[in-house]
Amino acid sequence: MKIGIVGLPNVGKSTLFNAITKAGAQSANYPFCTIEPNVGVVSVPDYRLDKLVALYNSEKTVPTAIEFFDIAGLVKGASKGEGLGNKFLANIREVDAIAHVVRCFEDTNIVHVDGKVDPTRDLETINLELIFSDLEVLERRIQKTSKNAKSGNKGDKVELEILIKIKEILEGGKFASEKNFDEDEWEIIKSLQLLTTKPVLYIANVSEEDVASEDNEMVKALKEYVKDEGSEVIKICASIEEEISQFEPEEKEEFLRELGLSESGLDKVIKSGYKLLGLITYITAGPKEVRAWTITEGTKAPQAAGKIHTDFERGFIRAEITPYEKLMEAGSDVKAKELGWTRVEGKDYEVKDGDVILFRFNV
Ligand SMILES: Nc1ncnc2c1ncn2[C@@H]1O[C@H](COP(=O)(O)OP(=O)(O)OP(=O)(O)O)[C@@H](O)[C@H]1O
Ligand SMILES: [Mg+2]
Repeated sequence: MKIGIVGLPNVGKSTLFNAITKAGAQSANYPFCTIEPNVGVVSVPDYRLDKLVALYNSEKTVPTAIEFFDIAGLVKGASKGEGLGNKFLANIREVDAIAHVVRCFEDTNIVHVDGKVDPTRDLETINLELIFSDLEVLERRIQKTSKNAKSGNKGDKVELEILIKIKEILEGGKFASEKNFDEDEWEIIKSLQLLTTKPVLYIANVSEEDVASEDNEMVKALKEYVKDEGSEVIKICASIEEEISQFEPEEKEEFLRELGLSESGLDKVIKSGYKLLGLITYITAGPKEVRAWTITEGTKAPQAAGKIHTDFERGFIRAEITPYEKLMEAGSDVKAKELGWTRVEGKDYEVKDGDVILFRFNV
C-alpha cells in the first residue's frame, strides 16, 4: 500500500515523513527543501502479532508495511508548471491514497507561502491543482479517443462518453471520485491514474499545545469544510511525532500519556489509511514466524493465499482458520482444534480480519 503525502510548502510534510521513517528526509524552515520524492516504509502496528509470538514462541515477527511518499510542496499553478508542480504531480499518480497535510498551527517564524495560515484556502489550492492536473490528462485522452471513435469503434464511443462525464465533474470543481463508477467504467478510467479518484485523508497539523485539547478554530473550519465529502480529518502534531519517533515503546507511551493522548498521531494515520483503502489483515503463525498479510476486504481464501505465493493460489486445497480471539482463548492451536474452533474453509470463503490461517495446497 502506498500513500502520498501532499500539501502546500512548509506545512509539515517532511516532519511527518521523518517521523514515519526516521529516514532523515530534510526538514527545514524554508519552502521546497524536498526536491526528490522520498520513500519511507513503516510497519503497521498490530498488537496481535506480539501476542501470537508469545503463544508460539516464534523466532520472528513480520508485520505488514505501508509505503509513504514525501512529495515536494504544491503551490498555486503547479499543474501549469509553477514551483515543482508537474514533477510533483507525476509522482503521486501511482499511490493508492493521498494524505493531505493542512497547516493548522500559527508560527510567525515559519513562512506560509500565501502569507497567512488559512486551512480551507490551502486545501482548496491543493485540491484545485489536483483537479487541473487530472483535466489535462483527460483532455489528452479525449483527443485520442475521439479520433478513434470517429472510425466507428463502439468501445471508443463508450469510453468517450465516460471521459466527457468525468471532465464535466472536474470542470464543476469536484473530484472525479464524486461519481460512483460501475465496473466497466472503472476499467476504462483506472488506467488514467487520476489523482482525484484516490481516497484522501486530511491531516490537520496542529501545534504542540493544541494536539490534546479541543479542536482549534482552524481544525474546526477544516472539519466543517470536508464534512460533505465524508473525508476523515486526523489531528496530529507532526513535530511531536518526529520527536517521539526515536523513543522506545515504553518511553513513547509515557510521553503520550503525559500529553493526554491515547495513541500516536502516526498510528492514527496508519489505521485510517488502512480503513480508507478497505484493507484487512490475516495472519500466519508458527514457531518460525508470525506474519501479517494485507488484503482488501472481500478477498477469497485462494487469492489471500496467493499473497504468500502464487503456488498457494494455484494449488489451493483448503484453508484452516482460527480467528485470533479464539486462538488466544484456547491457548494453543491444538486446543483450538479440540474445541472445534478451527474451521476448514474452501475456495469461496471470504477471509476476515484477524483470521489465523494455515493454507493447504498442492502443486
Ligand atoms: N505541528 C507543528 N508545530 C510547529 N512547527 C511545525 C509543526 N509541524 C512542522 N513544523 C515546522 O514547520 C517547518 C516546515 O516543516 P516541513 O519541512 O516538514 O514542511 P514541508 O511541508 O515538508 O515543506 P516543503 O514542501 O517545503 O518540503 C519546520 O520548521 C517544522 O519543524
Ligand atoms: Mg518537505
